[in-house]
Amino acid sequence: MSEELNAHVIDHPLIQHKLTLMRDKTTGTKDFRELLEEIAMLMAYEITRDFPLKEIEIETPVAKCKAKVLAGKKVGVVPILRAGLGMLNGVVNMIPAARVGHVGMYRDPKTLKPVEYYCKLPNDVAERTLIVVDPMLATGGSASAALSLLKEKGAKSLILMCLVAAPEGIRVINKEHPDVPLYVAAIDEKLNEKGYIVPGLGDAGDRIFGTL
Ligand SMILES: O=P(O)(O)OC[C@H]1O[C@H](OP(=O)(O)OP(=O)(O)O)[C@H](O)[C@@H]1O
Ligand SMILES: O=c1cc[nH]c(=O)[nH]1
Ligand SMILES: [Mg+2]
Repeated sequence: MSEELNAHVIDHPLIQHKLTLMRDKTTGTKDFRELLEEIAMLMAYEITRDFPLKEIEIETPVAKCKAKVLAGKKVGVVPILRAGLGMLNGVVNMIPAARVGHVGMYRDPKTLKPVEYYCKLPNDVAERTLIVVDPMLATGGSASAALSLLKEKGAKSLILMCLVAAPEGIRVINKEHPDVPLYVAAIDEKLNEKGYIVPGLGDAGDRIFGTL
């Protein structure tokens, strides 16, 4: 029996095309960064598709009318440092009023366990829907630890948005955070012995910031 991975795959052709360019090892830092921002914008457009609306009354230059505006919770965006920063502007371009929190997490290269080193959040996280962004979901350790930290700080409504995920990482999020909807642009094959996603795109942080 095939196992069910609970993730929304946003397979819009524009996203898939841009992701292929990002995967290519000959793509340099400038293009990699721009592509990630563009994809994040397109993904934000898709994940907000079901956000609730309400009707208000306005007056256009021509007539009074009822028109729709967003009705749900206010939004916060939380990039997981460093690589999550590469998705921040794309989301904020779509949701300009969003507050931004930062969670610093790096993965110990030997143990592959996440190490937290920074956390600064808006003071009203409990009243917001937080979109947590990180391009890579590998073992799932970093994203799971970030979600746990945000819950400890009072967050009640969370969405996780990643670019590329390994099945291992999706399983961890499904198990440890079944309440958190997960959106990805692609589910790759597996992790290699160093915990890198295969085929993946390499180290996202290093490719965004040119620290290879
Ligand atoms: O699912 P995991 O196995 O935890 O791996 C994924 C994490 O690894 C990368 O961060 P990295 O540790 O390279 O830090 P960086 O963003 O500073 O480069 C990536 O951006 C994720 O945060
Ligand atoms: O493939 C991977 C795995 C973890 N972090 C990355 O940046 N890439
Ligand atoms: Mg990295």
